[in-house]
Amino acid sequence: MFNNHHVKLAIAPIGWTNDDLPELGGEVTFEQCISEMALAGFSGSEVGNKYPRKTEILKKALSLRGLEIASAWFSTFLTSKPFEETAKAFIEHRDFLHEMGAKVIVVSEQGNSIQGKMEVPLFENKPVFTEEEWAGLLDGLERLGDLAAEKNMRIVYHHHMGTGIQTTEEIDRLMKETDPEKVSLLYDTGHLVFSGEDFLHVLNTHMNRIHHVHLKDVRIDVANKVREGKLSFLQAVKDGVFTVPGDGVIDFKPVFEALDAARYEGWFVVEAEQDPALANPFEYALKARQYIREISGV
Ligand SMILES: O=C1C[C@@H](O)[C@H](O)[C@@H](O)C1=O
Ligand SMILES: [Co+2]
Repeated sequence: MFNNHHVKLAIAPIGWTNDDLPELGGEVTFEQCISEMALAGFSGSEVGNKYPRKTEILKKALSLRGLEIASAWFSTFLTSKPFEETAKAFIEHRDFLHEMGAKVIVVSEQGNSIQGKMEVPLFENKPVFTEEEWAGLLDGLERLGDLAAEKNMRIVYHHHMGTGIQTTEEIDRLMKETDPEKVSLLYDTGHLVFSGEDFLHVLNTHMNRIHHVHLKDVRIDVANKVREGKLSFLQAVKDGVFTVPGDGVIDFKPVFEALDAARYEGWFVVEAEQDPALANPFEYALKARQYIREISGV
């Protein structure tokens, strides 16, 4: 698979040190994290909370290990704050990523999001945008897309549990009502399966909009427990709802086959936040690397 089209494999630092739950992996250093990524056979990374923000320092540390920056998360507040506030922070983030050589910027709307709220049950409380909020989101994303284009970059929208863009219907509307030239999609297997969506249907429906892929697997017994026990997103993560590809219920073979057939080009990012004290991040990185090689040749 993936002959003659350019794909690269990265891993996110979130399995070593978790930005949403900084106590997970608090003791793990930046150097340990990126050294283990390289040793496990990855060629890229996203940006975590321990990464130096000075581009020369970050570039040197990564290039010593043969790593590149694939992208980094950016929280938008287009439904809850004036556009200018999001735009100002976005431009700084865009310029940092551009300097690091990334081509895509991960964005996710956090207006009314419950993803960071430890005590708020996930399935009962996700926000549902009003028409006014939809209008602010759609317009704001296109304007961020224009700002990204100034640097020859794209925004890739991250659908996410506990936010206003989580379900198939919400993703469909977002894609239908934004300009494909300005707003692309990040496809995250783990969030779709946790939400109960048909992940292959979403992939095939929006294939031509997908310009970044997060490979996340799901422990379905934990997902069911979270739904039934009315737990929050952060409790789910602590309890191990996510794991690396090859360790959960998702069959990634059809995902790779469909992306290969569509001649997808860009990054695949293994992203499996779980407690590093329970799931050794280096061991799980190796496990993911081997599984992906076996089923896709990447
Ligand atoms: O891409 C992601 C970034 C994280 O901060 C987030 O919570 C995680 O679930 C994810 O998919
Ligand atoms: Co993700």
